[in-house]
Amino acid sequence: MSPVVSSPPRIIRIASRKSQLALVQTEWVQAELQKHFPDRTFEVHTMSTQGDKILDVALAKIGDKGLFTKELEQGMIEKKTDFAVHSLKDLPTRLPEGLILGCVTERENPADALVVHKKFKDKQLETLPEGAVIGTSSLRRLAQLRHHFPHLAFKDIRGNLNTRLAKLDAGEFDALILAVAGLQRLGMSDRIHQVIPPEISLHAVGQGALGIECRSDDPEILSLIKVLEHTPTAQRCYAERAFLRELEGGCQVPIGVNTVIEGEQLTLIGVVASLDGQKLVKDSIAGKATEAEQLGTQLAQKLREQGAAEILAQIFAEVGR
Ligand SMILES: NCc1[nH]cc(CCC(=O)O)c1CC(=O)O
Repeated sequence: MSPVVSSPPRIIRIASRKSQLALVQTEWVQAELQKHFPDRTFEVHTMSTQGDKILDVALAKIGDKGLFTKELEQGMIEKKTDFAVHSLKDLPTRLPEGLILGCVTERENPADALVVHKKFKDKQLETLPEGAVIGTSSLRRLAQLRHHFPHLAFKDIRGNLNTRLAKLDAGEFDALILAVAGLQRLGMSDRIHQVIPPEISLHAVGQGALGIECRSDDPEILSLIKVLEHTPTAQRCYAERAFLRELEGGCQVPIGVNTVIEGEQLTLIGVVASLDGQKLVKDSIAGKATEAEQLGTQLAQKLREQGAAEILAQIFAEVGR
């Protein structure tokens, strides 16, 4: 008999927001980890974030980085929880000291979707009538859609997916723009009326992927969560996040992206748009997928030379950082 008495393995505490989408995502991560590590115990700890509490102010006006993540991060820093599951697009590109993005999971379709009121079930984005009211809280969607469809009317909408869909059905809006991924994860794919192609609107950085954030000095957690990493998604998202970071945009800036990996090559397309949809600076870059972050940074520099900095300065002067 060995004289060494080992302590039982620690219980792993997962931090999550309380929204239905957040819980579906977190419970997926919990179930996957449980399959890989059947002897470990994973507990979910839910909390509300500022973004869940302030529902009567436009996102662009609150505009604070980390609106949906700060409380979860504080819990990890205080060691009340071990890692947090986020929609990667809600996670700022710069993380607090001591925390890192430890894992990026396989992405769902990252595109946006048009969801319509039933009176427009025979219409597409291209055929909606003059003045049709489109609900979105995203400056990125607003700017790009205004560019292509200046005859449509755009109105801010807040609240979780179910709240938004209820407002649409009640007739407050004629259509909404929502992420395909969120609708799919909540089992509401039947509400996707049209998937918006990248030629019309580029998606948000990190859209459709989950990001798992943890303490940088916790190798045990880092190695546990790494089993869920999907390398091509991670490379694409690292390129996208480097692009956004270099442009110093938070989540509430009209910046869109698209990425493709073919063989060893990653192609990144990026756009910076003015809020009125008048100015649009768009370009692309391709290179080795293993050098994803450099590609993102380089594309940001390219766009800045083409006028992106002026567009962003104008927006920050209007709505604040
Ligand atoms: N900002 C809210 C948010 N954060 C993540 C998703 C959808 C899922 C995803 O993009 O991974 C949504 C809803 C939406 O944009 O329609």
